[in-house]
Order: sequence, then structure tokens, then C-alpha cells
Amino acid sequence: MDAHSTTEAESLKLKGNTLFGSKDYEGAAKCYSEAMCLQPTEPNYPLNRCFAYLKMKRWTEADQDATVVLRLDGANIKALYRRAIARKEQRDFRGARADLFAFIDAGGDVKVAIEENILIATAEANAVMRAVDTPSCGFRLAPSPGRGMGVFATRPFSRGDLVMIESPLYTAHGSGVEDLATAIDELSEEDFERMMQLYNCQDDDSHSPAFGIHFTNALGIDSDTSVLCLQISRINHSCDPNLSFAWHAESNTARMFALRPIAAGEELFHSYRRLITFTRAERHERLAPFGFVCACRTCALPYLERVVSDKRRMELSMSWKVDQRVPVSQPARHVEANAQLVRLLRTEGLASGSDTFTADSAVVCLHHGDWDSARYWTLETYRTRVEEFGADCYERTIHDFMRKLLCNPRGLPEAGKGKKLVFKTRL
Ligand SMILES: C[S@@+](CC[C@H](N)C(=O)[O-])C[C@H]1O[C@@H](n2cnc3c(N)ncnc32)[C@H](O)[C@@H]1O
Repeated sequence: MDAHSTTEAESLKLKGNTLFGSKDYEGAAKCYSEAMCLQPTEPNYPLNRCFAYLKMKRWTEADQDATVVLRLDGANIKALYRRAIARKEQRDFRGARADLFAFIDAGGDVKVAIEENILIATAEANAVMRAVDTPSCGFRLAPSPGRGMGVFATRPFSRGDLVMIESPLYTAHGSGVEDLATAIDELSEEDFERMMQLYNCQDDDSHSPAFGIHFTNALGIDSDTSVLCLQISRINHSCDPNLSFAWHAESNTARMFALRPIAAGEELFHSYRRLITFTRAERHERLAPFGFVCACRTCALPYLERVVSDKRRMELSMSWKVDQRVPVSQPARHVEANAQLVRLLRTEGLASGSDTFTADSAVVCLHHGDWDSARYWTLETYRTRVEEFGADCYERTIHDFMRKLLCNPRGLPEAGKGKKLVFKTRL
């Protein structure tokens, strides 16, 4: 590049910036285009043009310009952020999320990423909600051999994609028969009829059919609250699920996220009663009232492999009870033990639940003033929760403590209170 074209390109950029400042985005984009012709390897010109395109809502061109920048400068945080916005607007929510995580990894402001991630999650929820009962809906209800009706993917999904979203037909507060009767009594005749179409695994004379249907299909939100959703109710159980269920209290919706890649045509499963860490015998005992014997991949393992699987799941189940883990008086061993449990989950093929262990490690590292390790484990936790519960899930992903842990960990009361340590463990 000769000095003349460099100067000319720079003055075009400055002219573009002035036009941008006066909101003439079209004129600004033209100047940046000319500068790009003179200096095609300079990332700032497509970066600026990308911004002008974002202002003009020309999302595809903005996306392309950000991609050009990232080809020249792979960790350009402004390009990652701008492309995330362009992708969100084009409904490439998966791509937008990936850009935001790359933005964080490249040193971008976590607070900014959290807020943008929430906007992406909201846009995705709206898009999935609008798609229900249209050809772009990603699932369909169909018979599932040996399991009655089931729900099947109609297109591929990746981990973290929102597959289903649904407002419940009713919410039952309290676990008594009267609480349930109150909720059902409030249904319109039409909704009651729709509810009565659902499967009833207690189809004997000992209960009112509505109670049997509630038992068969309702999802527990907490120990005292359950909801009934018409479409989600058709999802069958697996001890090796490909979906994670999350309740979004703010919008009163039940959501199902893909836990792993799902191919078009694959059946969708979630784990009833969060049974994944029980042994096969325990799972089958708890599933017996639903009137089926689970024959999922894990339940169908040959005897010796099943024994190993049971052992892993038992260990995980014990470890979720904090007091059973390596005591925090041995912090390095504690963090290593947590990492081992995450590895154990993966070996068992389970794609959920690691956040309990990573969040715990984040707090231990924070306590001992190892900011890099605390950041590493916090981001692991955040990423997992975004994928399994959604970026806008206040209860799991962005509650106050989590936000502080992500944005201002040193401001937390426990930060640096313990003996200064450096933790080597990583996944
Ligand atoms: C919430 S409903 C699921 C949808 C149901 N298959 C239907 O036809 O509407 C629960 C019932 O589905 C059946 N089911 C669920 N998971 C199953 C599985 N893994 N194997 C066999 N049956 C299953 C059982 O009859 C269970 O009581």
C-alpha cells in the first residue's frame, strides 16, 4: 500500500465519520466503501460500514461486513458485538449467541453481553412462539411406537436452541386436590375439553379423569406449583434426555431447550421428575405410576455397563448434596473434585447439570482471590445456564448474585476473604 492511498483512505473514513455523526448513514457507508477499495486489508473501514448498515437496518450487509472484519482481525470485539446484533435481527439466534460468547472470550464487556443475550433470548422466544402451528414450527406431534403420542423435531437443532415454548393452560398452586380442583374449575369449557384429550396414565375409576390427566402431564415448577401445557405434555420421558425444561416466570411460559444436537425427525424427550441422577432401579420405581418401563439408551444398556452407569449416577446424585463433597477446607481438591464431576456427567452422556459444580468452584476461587479462575468457572456456569435455561431466565441465569459474579466479582462480600491461592484446574 502506498502512502498516498493510505492518506486518501483515512480522509474518506474521516469524511464518513462526519456524515455518520450527522446521521447520513448512506453517505457514510459510501465513503467507507471507497476507503475499503483503497485499503482492503484495513479492518476499520468495514467495521464502520457495518455500523452504518446496522443504523440503516440492513442486517445482511452488516453481517457480511462484520465477517470481513473478523477475517482480518479474528478477535475484534466490536465486530463480534455488531455481528451478534445483525444475526439476532436476521433470526440467527444461535449465531448471535456464539458471537456474544466469542465477544466475552475476546475481553468484551460481560455486562453488555448479558444485556444483549437477554434481547436475543426474548427475540428467539417471540419467534418460536409465533411459529407454533405454522410450517416453520420446529416440531410436530405424531405417534411414537410403544409410547403413545410423542413430539418430533422437524428440523435440526443445536445445543442451546429454544425448541418449544408454551403458555400453560392452567397453573395449580398447592399440591392438594382442592388446589387442583380450583385451577381446573376456572378453565373454559373449550379448554377443559382440550385438557381431556391428553393422555391419562391413571385411567381407572379411583380418580376423576382430570386428576389423572394432571398427574400424567403436569410439570412441577417448584415444590408447590405445577403447570399443564397442551403440547409439551406430549413429550415422552427419557433418562438420557435431549431437552431441558425451564420455567420462565416473567412471561409465564414453559420452555424446552435442546441439550445436544438434534436431527430432523428425532423424537424429543425430557426427563420426568428430574430423574437423571437416580439408578436405573430407582428411576423405574419412580416412573412406575406413569405406567411404563423406560427403555431409553441408558436403561437398555447391557448389565455390566448398566452397573457402571448406576455407579456414576449415584456418585453424581450424592455430590449434588454439597455436604457430601470434598470439604472446602481443601479448596484445590474441592475445585478438582467439581471438575471430575463435570467430566463424570459427560462420560455418562448427560448434557445437563454441570452448572451446580462450576458455580461452586467459581465461589471457592473468588473466596481465595484467584480472579482468573473465578472468571473461568463463572463463565462456564453462565454459558451452561444460557444453553439450558435461556439467557433471560432470572431464576437460574441472571439472578442478582450471578450478575454480580459475572460483572463485579470483586465487589462481592466473600471475594478475596480466604487465603490467597491460585487454582490450576480447568475442564
Ligand atoms: C406426559 S404423557 C406423554 C405423552 C403421551 N405419550 C401421549 O400419548 O400423550 C406421559 C405418558 O406417556 C407415556 N410415556 C412417556 N414416556 C414414555 C417412555 N419412555 N416409554 C413408554 N411410554 C412413555 C406413558 O404412558 C406416560 O404415562
